[in-house]
Amino acid sequence: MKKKSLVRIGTRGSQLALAQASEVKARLAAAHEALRDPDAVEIVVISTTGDRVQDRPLAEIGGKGLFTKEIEEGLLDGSIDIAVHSMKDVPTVLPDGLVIDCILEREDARDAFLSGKASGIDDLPAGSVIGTSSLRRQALILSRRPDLKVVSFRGNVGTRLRKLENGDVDATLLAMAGLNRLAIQQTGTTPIPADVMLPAVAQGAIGIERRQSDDRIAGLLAPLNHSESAIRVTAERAMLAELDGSCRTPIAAHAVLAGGSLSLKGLVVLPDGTQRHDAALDGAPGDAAALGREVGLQLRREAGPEFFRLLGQG
Ligand SMILES: NCc1[nH]cc(CCC(=O)O)c1CC(=O)O
Repeated sequence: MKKKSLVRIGTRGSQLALAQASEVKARLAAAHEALRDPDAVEIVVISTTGDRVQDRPLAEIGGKGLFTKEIEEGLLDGSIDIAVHSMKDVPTVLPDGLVIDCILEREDARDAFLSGKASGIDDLPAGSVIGTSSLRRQALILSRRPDLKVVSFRGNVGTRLRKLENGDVDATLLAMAGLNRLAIQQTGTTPIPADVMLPAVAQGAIGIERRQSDDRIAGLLAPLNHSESAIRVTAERAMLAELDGSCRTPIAAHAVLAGGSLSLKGLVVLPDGTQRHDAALDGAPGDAAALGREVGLQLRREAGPEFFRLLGQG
C-alpha cells in the first residue's frame, strides 16, 4: 500500500505552476530529512476559473482570485496542506483561516520584451502590433507609445511564443520570472528596465499559503521563507490593498532593498495610457506595510476621485 504523503501541495496545472510546485517540493526535501522520500510530498493539480476560461480576457471575467479560489477551497476542506501561488495572482485579502507567511526568494521581477523586430518598446516601428492581455502592460505601452496597437493575447507561454513566431503580432510581453523558471531562452528576449515598465505587484514572487491553525506545516515552511523577498512583497501588496486594486485596475509597483533601506515606487494608469500617476517613498524594511500604504494613499490623492471613477471603481 502507498504511504500517505506528509505534505500535499495544491497547484494549478499550467507548466509554470507545476514547475513552481516542484521547486517547493525540492526545497522542502532539502530542508527536512523526513521529506526526502519522493512520496513524502504529493503534488495535487487543481483547475481554477482562470485556467478554464480561455476565450475571454481575464479582466472581462472580473472578480478577484480567478487563479486561487478553487485551490483555497482545497486548503479549507483539508484536501491539500499548502498552496503554491504566483503572488501576482493572489488577492490582497485572503479567506478567513488562511495565511501566507512564506515567500520564496524572488525571481527577476521585470517584464520581458519579446520580438524578432526590435529590442524594446522604443525601437518598434510606428503602428506595430503588441499582443498582451494585461491591462497594466497595455496601459504602460500606450502611455509611452500611443502609436502602437495592443491586441488581446492569451494562452500559455508556448502558445504565445508560437503566435509571435507566426507573425500574428510584432511583439509580446511576458514576465522574466516565468521564462526563467521554465528555462525558456527565446531569441529576441530583452528584459525591460523597471523604470521603463514598472512590474506588477509581487511579480516574480512565489508565496505558500496554509491553514493558519496548522502549526506542523508552519514549522516545515519556516526555513523556506526569504525575508528580503517577503519585505518587498509586503510593501507592494500593502500599496495594492490601499488602492483596492483588482485586475481591472492597471497598477504597478516595485520595491527594492539596498543599503538597509526599502524603496517603493508605484503607479496607476488608465487602460488607454492617457493618464498616469506615480509615487515613490523610502523607508525602513521593518515598516514595509506602512510604506506601502503611504505610497497607495499618495497615489489615491494624486489621481483623485475622477481617475478612479473613469476606471469604474467608485
Ligand atoms: N497572470 C499570469 C501570470 N502569473 C504569474 C506569471 C509570471 C510569473 C510571476 O510573475 O511570478 C504570469 C505570466 C506572465 O505574466 O507572463
